[in-house]
Amino acid sequence: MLEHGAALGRTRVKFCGLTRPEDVDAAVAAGADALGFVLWPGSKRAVGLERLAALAARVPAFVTRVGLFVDPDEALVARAAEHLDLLQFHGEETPAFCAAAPRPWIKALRMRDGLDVHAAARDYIGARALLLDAYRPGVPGGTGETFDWSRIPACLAKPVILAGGLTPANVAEAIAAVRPLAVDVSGGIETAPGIKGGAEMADFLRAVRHADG
Ligand SMILES: O=C(O)c1ccccc1N[C@@H]1O[C@H](COP(=O)(O)O)[C@@H](O)[C@H]1O
Repeated sequence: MLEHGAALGRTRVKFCGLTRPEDVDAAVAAGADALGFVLWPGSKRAVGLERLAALAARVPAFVTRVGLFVDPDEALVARAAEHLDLLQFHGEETPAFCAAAPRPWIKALRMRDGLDVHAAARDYIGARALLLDAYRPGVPGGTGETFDWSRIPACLAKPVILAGGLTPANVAEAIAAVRPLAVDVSGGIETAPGIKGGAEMADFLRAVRHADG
């Protein structure tokens, strides 16, 4: 069994790719710890700055507002950060770019063959956690695909946020295998691209709580 943050007590849950006010409200009511907003225009879940501001304003204290970026320019990060608590860099951002970010940040790593996760943990020294996601060539994330969780090193210098193809049906198994700080899900709680399902979000959280025991 791996230990990647589970010592904190319970597995945190991030729902990502919210685009509608009613989904934000439902996610908060269901008990999500963090809500993700995609600032990458190439995503079917993308929100612009105006919508980000409106959605983020609905989020109460103690629920973390996370902005997801893929190789953004600094100006976008700076403007979006006004509405965010945490930044998620999901592209090929360099350690220096991330280190200059105006908010605490996490770095997503896509688990392609040969990736040295230990080296990444050293390189992205300022990251509050590493988010580990499936790798599909040409797609920066949100693939709905899992990866081989046994490839995650047993001892890592950073807490792990597990992502990639998680669903209410497989998240308990994932938590038992990896013991991550948090799990992150987008497609697995949707009824259509960018549309979150209330029942799916509740099912996901129930499965996580069950896994935590
Ligand atoms: O959701 C997107 O469209 C997206 C686009 C570009 C980079 C990352 C994206 N989503 C993130 O990908 C992982 C896994 O998503 P899924 O659960 O497999 O659908 C997650 O962190 C999403 O936030």
